Amino acid sequence: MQQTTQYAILAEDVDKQYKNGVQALSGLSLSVKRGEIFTLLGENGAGKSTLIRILTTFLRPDSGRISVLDWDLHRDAEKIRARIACVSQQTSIDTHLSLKENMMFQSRLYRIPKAAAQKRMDKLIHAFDLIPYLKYPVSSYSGGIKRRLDIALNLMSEPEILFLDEPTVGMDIQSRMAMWEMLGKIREEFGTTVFLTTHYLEEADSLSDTVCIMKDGREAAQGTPFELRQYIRQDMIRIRFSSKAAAKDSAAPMAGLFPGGKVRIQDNFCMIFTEDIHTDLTKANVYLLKNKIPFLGIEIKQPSLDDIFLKFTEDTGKGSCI
Ligand SMILES: Nc1ncnc2c1ncn2[C@@H]1O[C@H](COP(=O)(O)OP(=O)(O)OP(=O)(O)O)[C@@H](O)[C@H]1O
Repeated sequence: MQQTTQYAILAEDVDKQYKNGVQALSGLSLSVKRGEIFTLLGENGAGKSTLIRILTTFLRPDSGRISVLDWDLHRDAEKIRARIACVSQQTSIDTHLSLKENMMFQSRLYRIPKAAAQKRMDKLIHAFDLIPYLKYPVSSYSGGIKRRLDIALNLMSEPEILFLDEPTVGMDIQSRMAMWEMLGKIREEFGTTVFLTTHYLEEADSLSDTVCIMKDGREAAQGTPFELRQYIRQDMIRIRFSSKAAAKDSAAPMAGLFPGGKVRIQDNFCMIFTEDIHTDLTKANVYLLKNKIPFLGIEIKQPSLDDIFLKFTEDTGKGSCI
């Protein structure tokens, strides 16, 4: 008998090398709890899509242990496939069919009895605010509404895990916010585990129960957004300059001044990560005033997920899991 654990996904020491020799995954480990929103963050080429393709059974890893919904990925790929859904960049919508026809067509693919499919469809249309669009042809929908419909289609089969590869890429802010609300509803109202990749850090921060930061084919850090902030246990001194060039000019001597800290430039700010905020704040102030460096302001700042992401992805070497 199948034993049920709290984990929707467990991956341990996963490697994947493509035929051209690119090592896309290199000793990756992560765990996703049932019913949570799990976000994979990483720069281009970090291996996010490769991992999604492996977890959704389209690609075989070279080595490592993976279980999805407590099934072994190698042995039970078909069972896993029947219980998950994956929303890719290309929608699976047929623009010749109406919104409801699209949904009922999907239900026939999964052999869902008509009455149950109708009930499920009504619930999804209602939950995802698709009612106003019923009267319009699907071909006239905006990209954001098409994406919303596509997710609803994928939920017709009641998957236990929904994978989304960059669900908000290219969307305007309003559509993105509607999508965030939708992903929250998928967790709250449908109890589905959501596994998504994104480039948007504020999205990961506001939406996720767990964030995994990926770098060079492995996890650099994993935890709740709060834990990730705690993990670096560092505050930041942020100095504002009139321009990025002015910030850059001041950064080199600053780096020498704070050998234990990390100095970096973001727009017209010079940021200093520090473990001794008060000593270093005084030191920075004295340095700026003594050397008559024109700056517009200096403040202590809690690092955002954005800052943490940059810190983890800039650092080299083996990362850590919280
Ligand atoms: N089919 C393939 N054949 C060969 N190399 C590949 C293939 N797919 C991806 N790669 C390479 O594997 C590495 C990881 O790619 P992957 O697409 O998984 O990263 P990603 O984090 O999803 O990046 P992005 O955000 O740009 O999609 C990259 O160096 C990429 O060029």
